[in-house]
Amino acid sequence: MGMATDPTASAGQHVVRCRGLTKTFRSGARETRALRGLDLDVAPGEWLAVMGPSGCGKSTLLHLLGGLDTADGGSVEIDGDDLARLSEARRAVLRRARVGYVFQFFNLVQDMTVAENVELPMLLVGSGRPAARRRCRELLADVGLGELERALPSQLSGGEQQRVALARALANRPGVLLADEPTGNLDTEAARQVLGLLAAQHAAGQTIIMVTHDPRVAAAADRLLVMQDGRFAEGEVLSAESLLAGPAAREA
Ligand SMILES: Nc1ncnc2c1ncn2[C@@H]1O[C@H](COP(=O)(O)OP(=O)(O)OP(=O)(O)O)[C@@H](O)[C@H]1O
Repeated sequence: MGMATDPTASAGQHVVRCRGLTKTFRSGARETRALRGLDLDVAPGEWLAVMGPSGCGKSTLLHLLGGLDTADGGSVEIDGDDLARLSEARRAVLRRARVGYVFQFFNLVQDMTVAENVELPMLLVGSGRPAARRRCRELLADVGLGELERALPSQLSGGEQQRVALARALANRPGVLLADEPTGNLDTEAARQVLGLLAAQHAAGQTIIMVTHDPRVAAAADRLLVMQDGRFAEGEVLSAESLLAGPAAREA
């Protein structure tokens, strides 16, 4: 399988579109240019993997796409809406309903049950309790955790917690699912299960942007982009096979 590596390669309409995105963090005299004019297009239904060295700006990018932080310059559009032009109220709706977020360390609410965690984003956007209950049951069945809906997160394994986090992220049927190293804190078997669930979502048409350090995880995606110094590296053609073979084989 060959992978296109042009960050703006997809034609037609886009679920996500970034142009000239910049973000600089300042603490005292220290300045970190986390994003330096990044361009990106993601087509509906696409599964994009993002790799790159530690500190190259991967998490910062996902935070901006998810409305968890704001850019200094450039633009982010989700389904054609420029995030910088949204009111704070509409940005809150975007965070809660139009994007879904899965984090490396799950970030479940510890004193809420599994079901309460999954229902929360639906109740926050005004779904009625019966509808939230129904959808929660469906989502937990999809991730294979129907039996655990009354458990607390601390009673679950890491893999189970990440499956709950995935159900929660999908609750409001987001246009794009953002996953920041979703398998980074899991053992091999749990990682395989989470990757299988992402693949099932992809097969059902879900757009996914996934940051990972694991080439085997990246190889499951449709397209891989490599980030370097706050931008996508262009012109580097990577296939799934060469990715799995490692850097030495790629140079040969
Ligand atoms: N809130 C912040 N305040 C100051 N600097 C920050 C902040 N968030 C990120 N940075 C810096 O911005 C740069 C990009 O960070 P980011 O977390 O996006 O990288 P990353 O590619 O996700 O790294 P990793 O693979 O280690 O998670 C880093 O140098 C980081 O130290």
